[in-house]
Amino acid sequence: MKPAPFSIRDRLKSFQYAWQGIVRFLRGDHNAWVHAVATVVVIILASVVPLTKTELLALVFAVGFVWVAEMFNTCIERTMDFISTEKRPEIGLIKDVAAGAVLVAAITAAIIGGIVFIPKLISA
Ligand SMILES: Nc1ncnc2c1ncn2[C@@H]1O[C@H](COP(=O)(O)OP(=O)(O)OP(=O)(O)O)[C@@H](O)[C@H]1O
Repeated sequence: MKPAPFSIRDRLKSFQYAWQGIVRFLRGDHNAWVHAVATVVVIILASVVPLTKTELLALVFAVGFVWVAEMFNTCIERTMDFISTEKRPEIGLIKDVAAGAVLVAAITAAIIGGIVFIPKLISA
């Protein structure tokens, strides 16, 4: 199939759909609210504790990493629920692995946050 010609209007529409996806995720996913609280805590700490550019980059990356993991997890959960509402061990496995990925991301972010903030808060 021949790809459609490049169109700025279509690219802007895609951006609009993606933005809509973020808004729908924030409105509809309770885990998003937990991440929002954690993100606000990181922003508050980052604005009161002096940070190097590298530390700031590590924190931004860690926070984004968790949000991306949670959004993909939500997509996988919703896809599974759409495919079948029956209890199936295969679906349970897929959902648990996807949730496990979020946990890995969250633990990684917590370790990064601990490495950056704990020494500074102790010496403050
Ligand atoms: N259709 C299914 N078949 C088998 N096991 C399922 C199914 N749906 C969910 N489970 C399992 O039940 C448990 C809870 O699933 P659920 O989707 O409610 O997770 P949750 O993290 O509590 O959801 P949410 O992110 O919406 O709060 C998980 O172990 C999951 O793997």
